[in-house]
Amino acid sequence: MSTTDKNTSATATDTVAERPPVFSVDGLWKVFGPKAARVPADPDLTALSPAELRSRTGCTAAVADVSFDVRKGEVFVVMGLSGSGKSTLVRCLTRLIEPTAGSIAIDGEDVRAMDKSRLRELRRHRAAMVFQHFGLLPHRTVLDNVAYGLEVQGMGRAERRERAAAVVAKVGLEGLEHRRPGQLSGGQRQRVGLARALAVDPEVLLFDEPFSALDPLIRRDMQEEVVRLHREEGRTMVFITHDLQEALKLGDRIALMRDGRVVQLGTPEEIVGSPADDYVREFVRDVPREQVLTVRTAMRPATSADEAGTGPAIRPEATVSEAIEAVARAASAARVMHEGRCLGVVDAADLLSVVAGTADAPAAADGAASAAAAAGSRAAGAAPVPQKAAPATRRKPTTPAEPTTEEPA
Ligand SMILES: Nc1ncnc2c1ncn2[C@@H]1O[C@H](COP(=O)(O)OP(=O)(O)OP(=O)(O)O)[C@@H](O)[C@H]1O
Repeated sequence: MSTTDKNTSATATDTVAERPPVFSVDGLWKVFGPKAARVPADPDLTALSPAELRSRTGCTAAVADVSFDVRKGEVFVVMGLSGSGKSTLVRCLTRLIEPTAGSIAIDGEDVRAMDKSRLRELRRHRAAMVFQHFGLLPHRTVLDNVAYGLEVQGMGRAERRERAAAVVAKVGLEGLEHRRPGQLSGGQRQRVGLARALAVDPEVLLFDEPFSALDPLIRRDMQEEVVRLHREEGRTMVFITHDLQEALKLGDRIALMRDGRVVQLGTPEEIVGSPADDYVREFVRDVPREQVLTVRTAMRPATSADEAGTGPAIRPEATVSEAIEAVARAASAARVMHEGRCLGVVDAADLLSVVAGTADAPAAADGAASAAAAAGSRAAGAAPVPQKAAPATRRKPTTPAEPTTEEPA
């Protein structure tokens, strides 16, 4: 199912929550330093702050008791400031870094029990990494760089070049196949890195801050490329970033890390609308709420049959910003419609209260999930996407709020 389909119906949204996990992470720790293994096992040590732990033991808990699932077809973003543990966490998924404690499964298979050859197969075929510093081979052409992973897999020359050419076209590099990396711009090189990962057709793409070295315009281009690829292919992606805007734009769900722990795990709407604590609140303070929160946050029951039967129709996934436009155009309240049914209405005052931050938080259930996630519990990591949380509002077409008779555009 494409992301567009995913966003157009609440039923489809529910299906995402019900999809099987690709990665399942439970109680994961990575501790650097002497006798690291004693740290996760000792409650006295796990209770210490990072600074206390360092001074008492000389150890750093880069990942501390983290649990979550990455579901099939979602873009799972790991966000946090520098040093919060993002790279360590994502490298643990394929054991590029050996975890200290906890469990990791891919499609139910225990990653920590894999032997060398199984691990190689995991990294080559199942979970391909796109690195920040492209890692391209300078003396090879674009085509041969992209074909490299297939070569390593043992695919014949003609077949791998054919496959590579198709992927090169997919990422918009047609015509540049015979250049070498030194003859490309930074953005083009990043596309080669992306194409190389895609060429092996992995189940999951892992992105380690791939765009942070790019200038803002090229960066936006690449973000749109990721959204497009995801929409077209529905491939599962884990994306590391320290950039909140990028996280909100790309993520179906975001795990926000601080000092090795996940302080909140939720949809962009949950993170912006119901921050789990003061740290998260501060983090999202400057986000334009109306561009992230959906009308579900603002809607209320219709007060009369008249109100339920007239006014422009908007989708439940429409952003508050889109609804403001519809309400302003029609000079009346708008109806939130799903499959011909009016779920509720929003008027100017309802919408303004969201912008002002005086509306209720998206949902109690979301808050509970967030709080549990903050506590690092398994239940939170595995919590289904609440119905209210429309993932990926960012990917909607921008004309959702045209007045219509029954069904929103
Ligand atoms: N090999 C190592 N030995 C000791 N400490 C390490 C090692 N690698 C990472 N750390 C520490 O673990 C913590 C998490 O680092 P990590 O690189 O995972 O953070 P990050 O969020 O990815 O940061 P950035 O955004 O700067 O890449 C940091 O305190 C870091 O200093």
